[in-house]
Amino acid sequence: MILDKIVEHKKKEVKELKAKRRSLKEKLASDKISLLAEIKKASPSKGLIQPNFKPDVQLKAYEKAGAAGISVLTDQKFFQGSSQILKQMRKLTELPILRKEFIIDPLQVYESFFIGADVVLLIAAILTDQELNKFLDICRELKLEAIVEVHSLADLKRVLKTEAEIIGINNRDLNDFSVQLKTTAELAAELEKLGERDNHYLIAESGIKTKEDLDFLKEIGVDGVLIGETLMRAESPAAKIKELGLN
Ligand SMILES: O=P(O)(O)OC[C@@H](O)[C@@H](O)c1c[nH]c2ccccc12
Repeated sequence: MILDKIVEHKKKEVKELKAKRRSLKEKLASDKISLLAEIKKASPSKGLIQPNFKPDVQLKAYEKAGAAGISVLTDQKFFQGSSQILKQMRKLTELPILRKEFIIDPLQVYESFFIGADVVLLIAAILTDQELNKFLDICRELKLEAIVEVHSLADLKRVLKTEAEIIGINNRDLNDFSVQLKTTAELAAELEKLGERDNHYLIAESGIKTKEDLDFLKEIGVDGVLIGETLMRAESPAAKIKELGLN
């Protein structure tokens, strides 16, 4: 396959990059809730979120406030993101970086690796079982970590048949953008019931805004939270992180 040939051709670069990969799993293994802080200018549900978008300033605030990792939107059409922003962030931080993108082609997994991501998002609902398995294989080969995103019990059951180690529960329904934190509670309970909680890391994603939300999620026992809009809108992201009790 052509992609294998490219990787072969870039062997030295691949080896160097692999050796430098930063681990999100290591952070998720800690006792406290890990914060994945997101850099995003706009979204399809909210339009422009931050007109005064300064990714480098945002990153430094996240870093200083103790974020465990950074999520960077690279999708241009809906989020006004770019690979360029991720590359820029890579130069500025040693925290693990999640590439937030609608990954539907193996090429995008390789691309994520070469632009400097440590973690990719694989959304179960837009991938077949075969694609999911294949993309997870590529991740393993490149020492990339993957957050496999679920929103329903059907998604979760499919994902549990794969080698996925980090499960992201998206509280947002990507069909109508409605957000319910209880999605995390329900699916975490299912995970427990199926006896699969202990061998997975769990991240709650989307719609997290207040200290009460965090208390709710703490009760459920998630390992991490992914927060975007609340931090992008905050006058001081660092103060907001503190307020949420995440530093
Ligand atoms: O801004 P919020 O509500 O805190 O959400 C962050 C993150 O969960 C969200 O950006 C997200 C989760 N899964 C996605 C998939 C594609 C694009 C975006 C996302």
